This record gives sequence, C-alpha cells and structure tokens, in this order.
Amino acid sequence: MSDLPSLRKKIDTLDTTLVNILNERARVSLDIGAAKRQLDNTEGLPTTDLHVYMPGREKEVYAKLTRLNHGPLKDDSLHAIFREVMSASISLQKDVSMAYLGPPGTFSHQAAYQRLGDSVVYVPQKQISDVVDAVEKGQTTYGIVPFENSNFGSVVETLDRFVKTKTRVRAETYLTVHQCLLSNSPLDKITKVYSHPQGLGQTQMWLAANVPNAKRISVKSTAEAAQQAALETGAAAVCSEICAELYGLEVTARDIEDGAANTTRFLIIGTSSDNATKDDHTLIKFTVDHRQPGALCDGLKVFKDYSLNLFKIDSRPSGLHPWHYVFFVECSGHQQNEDVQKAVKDLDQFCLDVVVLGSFPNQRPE
Ligand SMILES: O=C(O)C(=O)C[C@]1(C(=O)O)C=C[C@@H](O)C=C1
Repeated sequence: MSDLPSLRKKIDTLDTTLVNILNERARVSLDIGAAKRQLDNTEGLPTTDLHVYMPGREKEVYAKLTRLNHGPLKDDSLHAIFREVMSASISLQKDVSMAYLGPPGTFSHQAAYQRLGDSVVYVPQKQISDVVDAVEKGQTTYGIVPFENSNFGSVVETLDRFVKTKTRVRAETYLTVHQCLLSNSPLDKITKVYSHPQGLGQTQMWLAANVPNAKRISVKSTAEAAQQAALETGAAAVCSEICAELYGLEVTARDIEDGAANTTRFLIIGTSSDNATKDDHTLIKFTVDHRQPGALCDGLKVFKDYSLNLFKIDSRPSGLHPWHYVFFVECSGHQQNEDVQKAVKDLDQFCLDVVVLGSFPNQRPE
C-alpha cells in the first residue's frame, strides 16, 4: 500500500493526461463541426440548421463505453461523465439551446438535462405548445416535450400541438418519475392540490386515500404547481422533490405515484431527424378519407405488409370538422429505410394527408 501523498501524485499525473486527452477529443469535435458545416453547405441548407446533437451516434458511443468498461467505475458513472464530455463537445460546435416546459424543476427539465448535459442552455416555456413554437420560430435549437407516461398514457397537449407542427422528432428519452406531495401545511390541513393533469393522474389513488376532500387544480406544469402552492396556506403540489428546495416547500410525502416503475417518455424535437441506425422508430401522422369505407383499417394494414411493428396508435380531433381525427402511429424502422418509405407511400392512398413527424433511435430501457 503506497502512502497518501504518493497516491495523490499518481492522481495528479493521471489528471494531467486526462485534461490533455479531453482537449485532444475536443479538437476532433471541432473538426467534426467544420465537416458538418461543409456537408450542410453542399446540401444547400442554411448553416444555422446545422445539427450537432446526433442521438444515433451518442447511442453508439454509450454502447461502446459499456463494452469497454471493466470497472471499478460503474457504467452509470462512466455514462454520466461522457454525458458531460459530449455536452461540452456539442457546445464547442455550436451554441445549442433547448426549450422545455418550465419553470425550472419540471420533469421535462430533468429529462432534458439527463440527455443533453450542462453545456446546453435550457429555456423555460409556459406551456407545451410554446416549446414547439420556440423551435418553429428558430428561438431555440431544440425542444423537449412529454409524450406519454407508462401509467397515465399519452400527453394530449403534445399530440394536439403535433397536429400542426413543422418540427421533426430527433430523439426520445425516458425518465423514471417519482411524484411527491409538497406543502407548507400539514396533510390534514391541505384543501387544494395543484399539479399538471399528468401529475394528478399519476397519483389519483394516493390522493383519494390521503387527501380525499382536497380540491384538485390543474396548472400548466408540476413546477408551476409548486410555485403556486408556496404562495397559499393549505395548498400542496404534486411534483418532483427538487421543487421543495427550488420553491421553499416541505416534502409531505414521497413516491406517491400509483403505478410501479412510473416512467415518462419525452421527445426531443428540432428541424430534422438524425440518420438511420439499426434500431429506430418512426412517428407518422395522417388523416384518413372517411368517404372510403375501411380506409383506416386498410391504412394500418400497410405496416403489416412491410413487416413494420406498430408500437403506438393515438387519435386527436383534427380541429377542422367535428368528428374528424388525426391519427398518430409509431412504427419500427427509419424514414430513410426503403420499407418505411414504401409503407408511407401505400398509406397515402387511403389518406387525405400523411406527414412523417420523424425517426429516432430506440432508447426504450430493457
Ligand atoms: O459524432 C458527431 O457527430 C459529433 O458531433 C461528436 C459527438 C461526440 O462528442 O462524440 C458530439 C455530439 C454528438 O451528439 C455526438 C457525438
């Protein structure tokens, strides 16, 4: 066993090597940025559209790290370190900003941070549709929107905004969600509970059992609920534990979500999708021509014809005529794959309108 000063000397030497290697990596990243700019120019795209966040490549890097890692560092620790290495790498290539449903402390904020790290600028928005607006207007490079929860299902505000969007899905990311009840009043004095409809929905059984008479009030986000609860006596919020410190509230109860393994899936949107990997999903929206009997059924069959797995189907009112719907389907494959292109072409025969909202690497946790 060496003595402490000599062990620290070893660490100092290794840190010097690490700093030099990290900077060598950063220089290669700058070269990659220059190469991407050149590519964009040859494709006639404005360089402001330059895409530096490459979820497909990052998935490959993380998989390689897991293969290379023989400890004692845990995979999660190594991934967290590389999250920041790649975040810094992204910001060297271009100033990147990400719109999210604010204020700070929402699950969207945590999911964004988990995926893009510390070197990206996060821009809070008042509601989900503003996140999409920010990307469409070019105010931020990317945006993150909640898409569905494993227990409470689809986030309808996101789907409703996707009915009319020019943005494209670039990535997905999953976040384990633990809901808390935060308040500055004791449980038996709580008369109002604020949250996003998803927060209230994911905890409805717990709320019914523990605060049966409290009024449930929906607001635009879980962190806005915390802000509001901090202003009123007898008010509580269903939100993340981090909101306690952010907004000056006490934790009345932890882990109050009704279902086990409560997980929310988020989509990262931008102006285009990344290139195909070997394991992608594609999100498509379409409206069928109801004057053709069986149009929806025939439309869905095209996915079977090309052996594309369907993971999700949703519908929302189109907003154009009563009882007229926009359908959303998520299938296996990438829009650059021939089978997906053929399926979309065939689907078009049964539809008034088909839009591929984007393709992204599958990140579903096993
Ligand atoms: O490979 C790229 O395209 C890069 O920009 C490099 C890099 C990295 O640092 O490894 C950085 C950002 C991307 O999201 C993926 C990878």
